[in-house]
Amino acid sequence: MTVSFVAASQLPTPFGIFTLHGFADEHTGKEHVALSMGDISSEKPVLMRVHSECLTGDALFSLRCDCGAQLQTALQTIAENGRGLLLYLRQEGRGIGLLNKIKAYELQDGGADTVEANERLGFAADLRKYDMCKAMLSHLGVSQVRLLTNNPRKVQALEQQGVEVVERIPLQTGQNPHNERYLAVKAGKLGHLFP
Ligand SMILES: Nc1nc2c(ncn2[C@@H]2O[C@H](COP(=O)(O)OP(=O)(O)OP(=O)(O)O)[C@@H](O)[C@H]2O)c(=O)[nH]1
Ligand SMILES: [Zn+2]
Repeated sequence: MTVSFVAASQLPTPFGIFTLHGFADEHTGKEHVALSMGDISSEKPVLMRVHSECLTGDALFSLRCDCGAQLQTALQTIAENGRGLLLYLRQEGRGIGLLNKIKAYELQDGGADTVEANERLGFAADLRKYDMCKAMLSHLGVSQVRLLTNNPRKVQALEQQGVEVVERIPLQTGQNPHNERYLAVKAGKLGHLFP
């Protein structure tokens, strides 16, 4: 795993001005980014979101999932806190890629749930990896985090790499009539924690 820092710039957003850090993942050829606000390299644990790419939800306003709302709420929460970090990982469709995700959506339109659709296409339910996070966090000087997620597997994956997750903060937002089944499958089959 080789992930190298390439460049950083300011990124003004409706929530505040972040710093955008760009990383090249030489193993996969993917380009990941981190958005930081405030002094994240000081000792205090950093409020952090690890967000996996979802073009449809993050950029195209899709209501099939909760990704767009989670991205917005995470950036807003970090900005309100005045200090924090969002890692935006380019692993679209839980790692199967955009076109395969559209194939999975087609199967879901025919009745399959998100896990069944992946399996029918020959993929495991979730192919994501989080090993690039360690290199990104080392570059940014972050070793302890308060993680915004409902996914306990994300907590485990970070801890396995030596990132200390001192707290898991639920990130429940964006429920709507179109994603009821999607959220139910996350809770029922993928282990997400919804109170
Ligand atoms: N294969 C597949 N991927 C999906 C589908 N819907 C959303 N995704 C992808 O799922 C990823 C987001 O993962 P989620 O399972 O929603 O949430 P999470 O990141 O595990 O957990 P949280 O931190 O609680 O949000 C993004 O990469 C989306 O592109 C789907 O129906 N099929
Ligand atoms: Zn999504």
